[in-house]
Amino acid sequence: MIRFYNVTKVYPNGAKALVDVTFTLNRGEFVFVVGPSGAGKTTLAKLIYREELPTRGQVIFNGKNIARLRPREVSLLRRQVGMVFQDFRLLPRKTVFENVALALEITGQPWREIKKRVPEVLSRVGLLSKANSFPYQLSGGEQQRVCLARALVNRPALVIADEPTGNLDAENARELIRLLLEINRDGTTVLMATHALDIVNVLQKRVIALDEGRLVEYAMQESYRYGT
Ligand SMILES: Nc1ncnc2c1ncn2[C@@H]1O[C@H](COP(=O)(O)OP(=O)(O)OP(=O)(O)O)[C@@H](O)[C@H]1O
Repeated sequence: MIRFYNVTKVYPNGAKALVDVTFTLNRGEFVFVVGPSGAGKTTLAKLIYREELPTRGQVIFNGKNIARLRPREVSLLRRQVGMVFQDFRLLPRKTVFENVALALEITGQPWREIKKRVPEVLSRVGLLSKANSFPYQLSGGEQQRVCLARALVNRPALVIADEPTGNLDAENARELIRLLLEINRDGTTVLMATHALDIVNVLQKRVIALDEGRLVEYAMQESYRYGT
């Protein structure tokens, strides 16, 4: 589904975020991206979403070099990718329903489809009863589940979760991971960047480990620790 070929990303200020990174992410996989702060995890996510372009090398999504996509194809790519962020990024003056609905409005879905799909996806993350609440009325765990609902409502082929449990307590983190695993079992590919090595070690999924922008490991590990 996604291939990185010798991808290097240097930001305009000279910061080398990724150096010669090559890997393949297959459809249906659940893969962790780990590495210390500044290792390049967020940059990797941004390159897939085409928020940034590689300085060298190629990012291939479903057989296409994403640097060469036309604007219409970029919208199609983004519709296939759902993003979940550490800081939720919900609109504070919109209700839970409206926050999720917006993702469908942007892709031009008709109102009857929005009316059907938003409650479906809210129910999936256990938040149907909060549809008319505003983000400030929700706990951190609930806000993150709204963010997940927003990522899922366009039925993406891939969900990228960038440090999604970073602001959650242990119980809410477990619930979010449970949901991501469920989504993955239903066929959605999941790429999750995280510092939470305890979660990584329990789940025994493939791990892309970055260190100062370099890919240092791409394997399923018994037990993963930084610096080994
Ligand atoms: N927009 C930018 N402009 C310049 N440098 C950047 C930019 N974004 C990231 N960097 C630099 O690129 C490197 C990788 O950053 P990135 O955010 O990808 O790391 P990360 O692994 O996600 O870190 P964290 O775990 O702290 O979120 C860092 O040295 C960072 O300072």
